[in-house]
Amino acid sequence: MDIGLVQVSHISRSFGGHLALDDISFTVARGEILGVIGRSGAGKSSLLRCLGALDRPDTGHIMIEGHDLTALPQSQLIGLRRRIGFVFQHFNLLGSRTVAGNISLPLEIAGVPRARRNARITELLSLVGLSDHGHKWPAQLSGGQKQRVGIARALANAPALLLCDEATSALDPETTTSILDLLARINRELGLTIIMITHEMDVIRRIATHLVILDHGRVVENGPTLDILAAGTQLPVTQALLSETQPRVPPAIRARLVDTDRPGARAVIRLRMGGAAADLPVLSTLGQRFGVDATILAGGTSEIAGQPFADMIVCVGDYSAGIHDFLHGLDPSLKVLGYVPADL
Ligand SMILES: Nc1ncnc2c1ncn2[C@@H]1O[C@H](COP(=O)(O)OP(=O)(O)OP(=O)(O)O)[C@@H](O)[C@H]1O
Repeated sequence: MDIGLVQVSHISRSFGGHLALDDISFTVARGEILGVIGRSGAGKSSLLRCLGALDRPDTGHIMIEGHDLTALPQSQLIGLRRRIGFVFQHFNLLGSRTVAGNISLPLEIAGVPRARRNARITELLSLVGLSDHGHKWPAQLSGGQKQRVGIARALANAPALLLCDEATSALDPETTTSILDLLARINRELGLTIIMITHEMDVIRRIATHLVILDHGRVVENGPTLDILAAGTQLPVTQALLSETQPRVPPAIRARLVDTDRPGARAVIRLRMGGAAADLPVLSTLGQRFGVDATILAGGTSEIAGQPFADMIVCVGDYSAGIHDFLHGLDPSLKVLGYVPADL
């Protein structure tokens, strides 16, 4: 049984009496992309520093590839740190070195001979799509290209784990997409385990297979991203984090929404479906099977970590118990938000 590449058991860390990390436990299996999200001050950076062996928790253990980060003497931590690659929000490239020189640095520190270094740099430049840029200086690159160099540098010593600290927060939306696509491809092709710290739910939705939500230094949700996002039992903090990426009832409809059903009224329903149910043609099935009109008011089908996920507000005429049972079978967390007159 794979006990996980990373095992975090009951770690706590306080600063001047303030508990930044409060009894945190979770496991990351090989090949997962774990997204760690939380509001400002939730403890994300404190956790990342402990995971990267840049800080030690006061109590608890962090096992990486079976080695206890919290118990190793400083001298042995250096070797273990080479198994961990870091990708930073602001890239942290050395302006005095070329792109190739930046990627070379961790290889030089690890004592890799020049010929092997050069071969590895060529390989990494190709992997991140910068084959023609090795001779350039960081100042000549765009933000997205700088982050590609940051990723190549982090991968130089073939780490077992990649830690990304708000890796796309300094980038525009289009560049963010290309960097997330690159990280997803590296995860797929190299089987590399990635932990991403972010405050953006959109980043989580796009690539995180698993999710940890932190609040006031505690883990409040932990599991497969799709399960947490599709669940009907989300905590207020989860709902608040999700609200930025969730469909909303259009204002004109919201203004006419009432709590009780009336003859001829249409039901406004929130539907969330993951997996196979997300691919079903729900609206046309409602038409064919029940002979009712159904339209999407907001949202639709997208993907979460490569799996289909439907999140939408729909309007259904003549909402009967039979229709409710049918939809409830697809989405047990279904919510009837209210009713609007049929002319809307
Ligand atoms: N070195 C430190 N000294 C004192 N307090 C600290 C230190 N590091 C973190 N804290 C405190 O611990 C708590 C968690 O901080 P942390 O930076 O880990 O949160 P975060 O989720 O990364 O926040 P942000 O998204 O704003 O970066 C905060 O209350 C912070 O003020």
